Amino acid sequence: AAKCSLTGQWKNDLGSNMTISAISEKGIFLGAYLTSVSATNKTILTSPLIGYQQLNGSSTFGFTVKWSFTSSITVFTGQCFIDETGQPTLQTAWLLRSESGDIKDNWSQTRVGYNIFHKL
Ligand SMILES: CC(=O)N1C(=O)N[C@@H]2[C@H](CCCCC(=O)O)SC[C@@H]21
Repeated sequence: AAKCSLTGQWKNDLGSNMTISAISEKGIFLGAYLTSVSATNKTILTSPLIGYQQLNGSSTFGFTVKWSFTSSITVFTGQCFIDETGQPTLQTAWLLRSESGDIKDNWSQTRVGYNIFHKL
């Protein structure tokens, strides 16, 4: 598939939205993530993200979201594709790490999932 840039506004099927800035010459980007769902009952707020995209013609990336309304962190990794209909698509996998009050609960504090984003 043709490579595609992460810059711009994206949404996923959960209704979450993210905006990604210009990619620096080192492949670094910043952005903001507004999740539509949460594993907590906290009021959801926009959260900052930072990441890298490979620039050598490939479009693999990774980024971290530091949730502003709870003490968890999510890391995303994936690739940007132009799909068969010509639509830019982010195929991602993610890990959501929740903060554990007790090391005995550590085993249950990492959720994993997969998700596809399309350009808004
Ligand atoms: C793309 C995707 O699947 N997700 C999405 O858009 N929102 C949820 C999670 C939101 C976590 C909020 C903070 C918390 O509940 O601790 S990160 C993975 C998942």
